[in-house]
Amino acid sequence: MVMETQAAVVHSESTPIPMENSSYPPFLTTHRNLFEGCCEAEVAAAAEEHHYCDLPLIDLGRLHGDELEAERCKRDISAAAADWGFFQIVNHGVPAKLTARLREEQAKLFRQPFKKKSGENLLDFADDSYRWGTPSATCLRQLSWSEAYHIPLFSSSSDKSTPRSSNCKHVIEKYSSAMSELANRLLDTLAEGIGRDSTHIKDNCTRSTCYLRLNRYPPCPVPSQVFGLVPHTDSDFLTILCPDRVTGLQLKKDSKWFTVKPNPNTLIINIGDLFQAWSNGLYKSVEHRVVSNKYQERFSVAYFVCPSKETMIQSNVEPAKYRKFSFGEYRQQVQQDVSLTGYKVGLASILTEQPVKLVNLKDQVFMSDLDDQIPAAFDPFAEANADDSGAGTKEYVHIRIQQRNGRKSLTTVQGLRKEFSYSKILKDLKKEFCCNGTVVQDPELGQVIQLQGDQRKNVSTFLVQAGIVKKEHIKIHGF
Ligand SMILES: O=C(O)CCC(=O)C(=O)O
Ligand SMILES: [Fe+2]
Repeated sequence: MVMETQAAVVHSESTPIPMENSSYPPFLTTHRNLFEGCCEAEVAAAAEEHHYCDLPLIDLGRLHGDELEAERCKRDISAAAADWGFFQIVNHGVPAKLTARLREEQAKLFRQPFKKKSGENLLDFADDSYRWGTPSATCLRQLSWSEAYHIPLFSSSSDKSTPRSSNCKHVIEKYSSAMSELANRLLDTLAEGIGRDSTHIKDNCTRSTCYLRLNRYPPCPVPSQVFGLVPHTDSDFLTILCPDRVTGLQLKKDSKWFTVKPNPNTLIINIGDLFQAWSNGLYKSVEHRVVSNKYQERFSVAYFVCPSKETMIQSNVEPAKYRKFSFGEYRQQVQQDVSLTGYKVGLASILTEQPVKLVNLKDQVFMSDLDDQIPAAFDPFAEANADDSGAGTKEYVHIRIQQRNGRKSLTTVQGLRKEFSYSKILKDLKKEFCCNGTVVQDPELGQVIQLQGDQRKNVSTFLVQAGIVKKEHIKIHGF
C-alpha cells in the first residue's frame, strides 16, 4: 500500500499527486538523491529498537510536602539529572486543560497545507519560525523527517495577532508562561543539588532568550531509512518536553539506546549542554533522537531554557572540565562543527583537556575518551582549515588488505600523522565496526593499525568523516 504522502510522488513519477492540499512537507522529492543512496544501518537499527526504559518519575507535589519529603524529592531530581539526564514529572502545576488546548492548536496549525505554512507567516511569529527537514543534509542520517515552529517567546505576544492567529498565540503565550514558572522551580532545585544558586541562570534566561518549539513528525513511509529527529543533545540549560501518546523518543544511557514509554500525562525534563558544563559534568546532557513512524503522526512541544548570547558559562569546581565560554561562542562553535563535519561536536569542543575528537559514523562523537590526553598540538579544526590539512599532505594514508590463512583477511592502515593517538583511533574503529584489531610497530612504516576482516571502505569513510584525513589523501589498495 502506498501511503498518502510524498512516497506516492517519488514512486510513481507519471501520476500527478495533488500536493496543494497536503500538509506534509515534500521530504522525498526534495531529498530524492539521498533516498537513492543506500540505507543507513543506524537508522534501521533505531527503528528496530524495542528496549523500553522507565524514566525516573518524580512527583513534584512532594516539594510541597513536609520538609523531609521535599528534601528527598530534591535529591531524586538531582540524582535523575546525574544518572539519566532525563526524568518525567507529574503534579507539575501546568493545567491539563492548557496542555490539551495547546495540542489542539498545534494539530490545527500543522494540518494547514504545506504551501501555506512555508509560504505565509501564519501566526505572525518571527519570519523563519516554520522549518522542516534538514536543508543541509548530505546523507540520510542527517535528515530529520519532521517539521517545526520554532518560536522565540518575544515574538509570541498576542498584540501583533490577527484574529486568525490570536487563539493559537494566546494559548502559546499562556503555555510559555507556565513553562517559564516551572523551569524556574526546576532550576532552583537542580542548582541547589550542586550547591549553586540558580540566579545566574534565571537572570540570563528570559522571555527574550527562551523559546518554544512545536514539533510534528508526519507519518514516514520509510522509517528504517530516516529519523524523525536526528540524534542530538540540546544546546540549552534545560528542556521541558510535552510528548503525546505516540512512541518515538529514544535516549542513550550507558552507550545503549532506549525507547521512552510515552505518557502524555507527564512532562519530560532533560538536561542541556549548558547545565552539563555549569555543573562540571555532574548533570548529563544526554543524546536523544526520535524515530519516525510509518502509520501515525506524532506531536511534541519543547520549551528550551536558553540564555542570552553574552551569558558566560563556568563551573565553580576545580579542576574545571570545560573552559569558561559564552553561549554565543558555543552556538558559533556548534555551527562551525556542523558545517565542517556534518555533526554537532558539542561540549567536547569546550573541554579544558581535549581528547581525540572523533566524529563517529553512527553517533555524534565518542565521549568515551573524555578524560584522556592527546598532544596539545592536535587540533582537528585547525587541521581542517589549514591548506595543508589532514594527514599525509604529501604522503598518503594507505589502507590495504592482506589475505591471512584460510579465508581470513586483515585491513592495515598506515601513514596517519604521528600526532594522532593511534590507540584511540583503533579503539573507536574496533567499537564502530565490531572487530578486533591492534597497533603494530613496523620498522619501516612506523605505526600501523591492523583490523580483522576487510574494513577498507569502513575505515576510509570513518577517517574522512572524523576529519582525520581528506578523502583525496587516502589510497585504498586491493589484494
Ligand atoms: O519530539 C521529541 O520527543 C523530542 C524533541 C527534541 O528532542 C527537541 O525538539 O529537541
Ligand atoms: Fe532535543
